[in-house]
Amino acid sequence: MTVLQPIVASSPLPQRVLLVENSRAYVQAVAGAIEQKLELPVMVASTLAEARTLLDRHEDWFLALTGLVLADGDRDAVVNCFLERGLSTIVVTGVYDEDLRERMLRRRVIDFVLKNTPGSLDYIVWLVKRLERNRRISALVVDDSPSARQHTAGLLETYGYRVVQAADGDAALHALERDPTIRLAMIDQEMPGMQGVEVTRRLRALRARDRVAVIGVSGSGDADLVARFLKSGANDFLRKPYSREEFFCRVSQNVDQLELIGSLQDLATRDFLTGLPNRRHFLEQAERLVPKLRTARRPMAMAILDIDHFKRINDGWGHEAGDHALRAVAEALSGHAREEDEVARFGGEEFCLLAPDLEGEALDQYFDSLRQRIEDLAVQTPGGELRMTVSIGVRTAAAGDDLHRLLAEADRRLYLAKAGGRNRVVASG
Ligand SMILES: Nc1nc2c(ncn2[C@@H]2O[C@H](COP(=O)(O)OP(=O)(O)OP(=O)(O)O)[C@@H](O)[C@H]2O)c(=O)[nH]1
Repeated sequence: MTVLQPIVASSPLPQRVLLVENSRAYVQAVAGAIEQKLELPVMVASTLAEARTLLDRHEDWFLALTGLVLADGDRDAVVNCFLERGLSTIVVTGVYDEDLRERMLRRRVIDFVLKNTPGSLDYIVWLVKRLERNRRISALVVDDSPSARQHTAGLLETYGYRVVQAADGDAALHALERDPTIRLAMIDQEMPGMQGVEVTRRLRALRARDRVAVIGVSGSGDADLVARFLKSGANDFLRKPYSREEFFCRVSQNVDQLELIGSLQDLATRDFLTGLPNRRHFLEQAERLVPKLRTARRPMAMAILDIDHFKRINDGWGHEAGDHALRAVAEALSGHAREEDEVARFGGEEFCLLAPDLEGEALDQYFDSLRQRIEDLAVQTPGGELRMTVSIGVRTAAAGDDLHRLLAEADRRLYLAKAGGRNRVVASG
């Protein structure tokens, strides 16, 4: 099955946000925005003592957002309380003091946000969302200098990224081939052997711009270097020495853009209601897959599956319950499909499945157990438990079958399954 899902970490990541703030109005605004827009649980403390109690009571902490002036502590004492526990910390304060701000940022506080400035609430929500997502992204740091590499890696880790380090171009390309979760590469130019521009060029041959963002890095004064990086496929460039804030802005902007491309691709290839690949995407994949399987002389089956009397479900249970039913069928279909299958919502209440390497009894069993799986579904709706059946038409590819014929024949057999009484699979005739 085509993998369109974002990469998901194997164990659940901590989600809980601690908001330490004594202004009730501000608590409401920030906690409300984080809970509603990001769906992260927020716990609120107005003193350091309360914050400590909460931290001791729960384990799954992701982030602390804290003011600097509390009844039982201020400034460094507040920040220490969270940093000492290794908790990612953002300072949100009305106190503007440049020295304090610099000191906090040096201490690995993620950011120092001035509250009550225009756009600060939106910025906080964006920042928390970025940090939350960063935890599922691996960043590759390529630099031959261990200290420079460690410095960049440390910054990326502060912002939540998982970091993979490489001391030269070959190791970088090798790491990229092995690890599909790498979505960002920071590549230094000055390295013995393969230089950064060349690493970038070769990396692009392995991963397109919609998969990995590349940021070239150099301390050289060479005026042409930026253009050489960009022409070789880099998305951006950072000149050393850079400030921590510039680093974070450029990295975040590039990762944001990558995600935007991903969501646009999703919109174009995925069915909005069920999350399954849509008809267009299915046809594009099948156009490639069918001739490939035929050349390899591998058997393949095309199935079209249609929910029985779906109009009655809509009319009797309401359109929303109908949507629930469609999602449940989509889930059952995805759960049933094997890695090598292609599935899609073809439109309306019709789904499609292209399954290689199935013949004879195995094929009959495969589709009948899918039919049964859907018959066994009990969809919970506000109006009660909804049950349904499907009819399935299956065409096993014969010599000379192209995609068009496979679909037409599967559709004809679907019609036979409906005419024969529904809730059945027709794979011949
Ligand atoms: N809830 C919901 N209904 C949809 C959606 N897309 C199409 N439909 C409905 O699906 C129904 C399809 O009904 P028909 O094609 O007449 O067939 P049927 O009732 O499924 O009956 P048979 O296929 O003959 O068993 C129509 O009522 C459409 O409005 C959708 O996204 N959500």
